[in-house]
Amino acid sequence: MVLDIKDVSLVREGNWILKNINWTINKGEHWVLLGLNGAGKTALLHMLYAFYFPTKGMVKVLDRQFGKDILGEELRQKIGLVSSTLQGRFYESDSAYHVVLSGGFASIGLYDTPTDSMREKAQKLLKEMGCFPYANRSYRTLSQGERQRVMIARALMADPELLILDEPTNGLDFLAREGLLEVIQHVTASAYTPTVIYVTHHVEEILPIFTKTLLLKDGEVFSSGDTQALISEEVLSDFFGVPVEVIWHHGRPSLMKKHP
Ligand SMILES: Nc1ncnc2c1ncn2[C@@H]1O[C@H](COP(=O)(O)OP(=O)(O)OP(=O)(O)O)[C@@H](O)[C@H]1O
Repeated sequence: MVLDIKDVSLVREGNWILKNINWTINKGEHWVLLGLNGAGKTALLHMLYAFYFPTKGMVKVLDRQFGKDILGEELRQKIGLVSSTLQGRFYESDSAYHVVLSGGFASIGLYDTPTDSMREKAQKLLKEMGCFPYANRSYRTLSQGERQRVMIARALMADPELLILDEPTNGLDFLAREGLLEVIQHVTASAYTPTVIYVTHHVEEILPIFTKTLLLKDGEVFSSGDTQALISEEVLSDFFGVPVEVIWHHGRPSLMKKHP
């Protein structure tokens, strides 16, 4: 099992920001975590990444139970996290290639000498993610869409067992978003891909590979299960609290507010 969360609640500064969360992820499943602003997505991710400890309930990530097993760094090395909070930490002089290589050491910056096989792997990932043309450019000069591709390649360098993509299309225009989603669909479908959790506000970003969805609302699980069943007019109208129309096209949903 990749993730097993039972009756988990979290208090921060006197507020219950997660309430009675239950979530199980089995190997081979790819999940979307969908919620509006303030739903508690980041808080839940921080818990999976062992930054937060649950106030109540049981959290088991990659067979390590919080409170019982040693956590922190050891667990984080098995989780690839792609999040905008990481981006600002890279140095001006780091090339995209160096950023990817540093993922093999789980470091920000390259302090150790990469082996030949690490270099080969980094180049392969850069090619797969479509980053090869700008591999030697400074990371800081890349566009947001280019940076996100580099960050995913970096996360895959360490062969994570779980890959978390936290709102990876933030700040991207339509073409950059669709380009990134194409790459994510391609990479996620490959044999060596770990379990992926894709966190988003946008129903339109649910790719066919994400066959499971968890809807998070006001710190609680609104519903979870098969994407096809959950991403429906009935469920989402209830979830958003306004009548919506869902249109599926080539395995991807789009959402529109219904007008009376
Ligand atoms: N450390 C904290 N102390 C107090 N309240 C917090 C803390 N962290 C988060 N919250 C509150 O918990 C709620 C959930 O926040 P969280 O950032 O997890 O939501 P989110 O779903 O990630 O939202 P967004 O999509 O806008 O990033 C919010 O109301 C937020 O203000």
